[in-house]
Order: sequence, then C-alpha cells, then structure tokens
Amino acid sequence: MFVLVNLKAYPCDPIEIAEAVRDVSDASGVDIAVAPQTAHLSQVAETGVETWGQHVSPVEHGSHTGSTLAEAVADAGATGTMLNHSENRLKLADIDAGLAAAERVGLDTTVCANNPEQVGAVAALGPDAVAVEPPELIGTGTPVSKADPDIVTDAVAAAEAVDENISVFCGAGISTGEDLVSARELGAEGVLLASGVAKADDPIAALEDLVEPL
Ligand SMILES: O=C[C@H](O)COP(=O)(O)O
Repeated sequence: MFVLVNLKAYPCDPIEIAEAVRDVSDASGVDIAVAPQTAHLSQVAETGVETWGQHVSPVEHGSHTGSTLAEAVADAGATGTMLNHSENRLKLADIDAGLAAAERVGLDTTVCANNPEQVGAVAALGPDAVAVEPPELIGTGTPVSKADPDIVTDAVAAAEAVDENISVFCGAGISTGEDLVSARELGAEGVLLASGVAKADDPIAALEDLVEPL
C-alpha cells in the first residue's frame, strides 16, 4: 500500500511530519510520502522523505506569474505530484496539460476525482494513479471505505476498464490502520489522507497506527 500524507495548508510543522513519515516508512517498510506546501518542498525533501507536490500548473517555462512550475517542483526534490485535488479543481484540459508538465520532468502523477465516473474520465488521460475522494467525507474522520465502499470498488472497475496499469487510491476520512486494511480489501493500492496525521497531536503515533496492520 502507498500512503500519501497531504499537509494541505494546515498549521502543522512540515519538517516534524516529514521526519515522522520518513522514520515510520523506514521502520515499517510501507511506502509513505508527504505532500507539503510548495514553498516547503525543498526543506521537506532534504529530510530524505519521499516528497510530492500538491499540484503543478499546466504550463512550461514562460510568463506564468503565480504558477507552480513542474520543473521547480522536481528541482526542489519532489518525485511525484497530485493534480485536481477536490480543493483545487482543474478543467479537463488543464489536468491533461498538468500531466504533460509532470511527465516532462519525471514526476509520478496521481489525479484526484470525486466519484467513479470522474475516475474513468481522468484515467483516460493516462496518469500513473487516480485517487477517488468523495468531497463530503474529506476531513470528517468517517472513512470512504466504510461510509460508501461501493465508491472504491466502482472506482477500481472504472480505472481498470480504461487501463489496468493505473493504480487506484482512495481518500477522505481515513485515519486508522483498520481504514487502510478496508481500502486494500476493496481493491485500492493506496490511500490519500491529511487531517488524521497533519492535525494529530502525535504524528508519529498516528502514522504507526496507520501502518501497524499492514
Ligand atoms: O488529500 C487528502 C484528502 O482530501 C483527505 O483528507 P482527510 O484525510 O483530512 O479526510
């Protein structure tokens, strides 16, 4: 299972969490990555943790003030990026161009989608992975794998129908090892989570609980 910890814009210490993710990943053997704010990418990557961008812009070098250039994200030490998170929705053409930008610099890509229908649509653009996240469950602590398991199994089927090599992750409300096991049993190869770690009083304990049953 792949675990991507998205720090969003939460008021957490990105280095403390990066070091916790690195240490728990090393100790458990579970592939865990962290996606900090773009401005923190270099500092986070320097800890040695697997580092992802939260977004890259659908642009090349040029007159694009305020953009998140894929080259800069890769230069900062990221090895992957999300696109189209529910809190940063993109037009289909911009997802396509964002994927091209990420692939140009060798970043792994995970495109988020609200539901299985959107999973099928974005899978057709050829990302490495898709992540299904019902927006209404994000940040609730109620895991999608329990609240609506069909969303996960339908997302897996939708992606497989397009390309069986695309990995499917799920997210929203995931915070325990039991949630990860449920996600895996439903066919997900990874999970996307945020508040369960970024808002935890003890991020190391939260991460250890996540990977304990794997
Ligand atoms: O990027 C992460 C997802 O939006 C899930 O967030 P959450 O774990 O706080 O529900």
